[in-house]
Amino acid sequence: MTSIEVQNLTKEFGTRRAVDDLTFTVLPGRVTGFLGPNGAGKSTTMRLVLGLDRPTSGTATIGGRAYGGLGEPLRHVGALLDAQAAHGSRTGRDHLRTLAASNRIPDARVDGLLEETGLAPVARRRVKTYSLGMRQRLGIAAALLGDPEVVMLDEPSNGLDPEGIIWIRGLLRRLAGEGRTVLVSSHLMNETASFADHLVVLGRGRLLADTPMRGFIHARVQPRVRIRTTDPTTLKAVLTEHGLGGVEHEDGHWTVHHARVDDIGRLASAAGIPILELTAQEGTLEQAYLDLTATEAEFTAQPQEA
Ligand SMILES: Nc1ncnc2c1ncn2[C@@H]1O[C@H](COP(=O)(O)OP(=O)(O)OP(=O)(O)O)[C@@H](O)[C@H]1O
Repeated sequence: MTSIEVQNLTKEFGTRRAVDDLTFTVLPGRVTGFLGPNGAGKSTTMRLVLGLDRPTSGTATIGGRAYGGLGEPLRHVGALLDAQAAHGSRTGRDHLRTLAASNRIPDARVDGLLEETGLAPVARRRVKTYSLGMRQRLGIAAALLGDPEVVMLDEPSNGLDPEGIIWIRGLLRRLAGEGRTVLVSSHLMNETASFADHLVVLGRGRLLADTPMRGFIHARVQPRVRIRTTDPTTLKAVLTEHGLGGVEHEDGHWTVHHARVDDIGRLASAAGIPILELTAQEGTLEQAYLDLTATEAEFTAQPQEA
């Protein structure tokens, strides 16, 4: 199967280095989430992989070949970069048929994809009348037209309704399950956590992480325990006695940081503390991501003056 290989890739726009000596490989059979703050270089990297920009140095290849060297590229790589790219005066169906014709893809595939992406009812309307979500679906249909082994989508959930977001999650999982190489950029951490197996994270054009998603979260977010009791005084004393930091919240529940639920359960039981609620709190991708990028964000919010 086909990987995306990025090797010592650098792209400068004038004096600005958008991509800085980047090396990573996107492997088949899994969904790789492509993360990073605004301006980190994600879109530029995708454009370089697609041959839409020339690297200043280094290489970006697909299965060992430059995009420009792939015959009938839609059959190898499907990409959604800019949902506004379709010609507004064409109908959605004609847009796909034109793309199909130039890559010797049968028309029947167009109608199948219009169904699959939920666009069949609006297929004969002009693209300029489409909503953002409809354009997004059209871009995804175009990306899948050639049944490609490699799929790259820049912010695919953008503008999609809740049903569309669930649909794209299932689609990405299916594409990876079929052994395809799937690279998806997003700013939506909950979304990314719902479909990604692996993460590539950029900051200021550099590689910050290239790691399985679960490991990324576990390495950065300490486990916490949520607990509620009718006897907070004893709970506090027991936590203090064992050197554990507990934080009481307004609604009466406590968070115990750097703690495992089994340990807190045993301590509470031994001290005879009545428990109303006891839960392990999993770290989220958002917490892990913010931890990593806190020092990297190009545009961090400035503290407001009082
Ligand atoms: N054509 C261009 N000319 C000059 N600078 C550019 C050009 N394209 C991108 N840049 C700059 O390169 C840097 C990386 O931009 P890029 O769009 O790749 O980031 P990104 O990670 O996709 O950001 P976002 O999450 O906001 O989409 C930014 O500083 C951007 O201003």
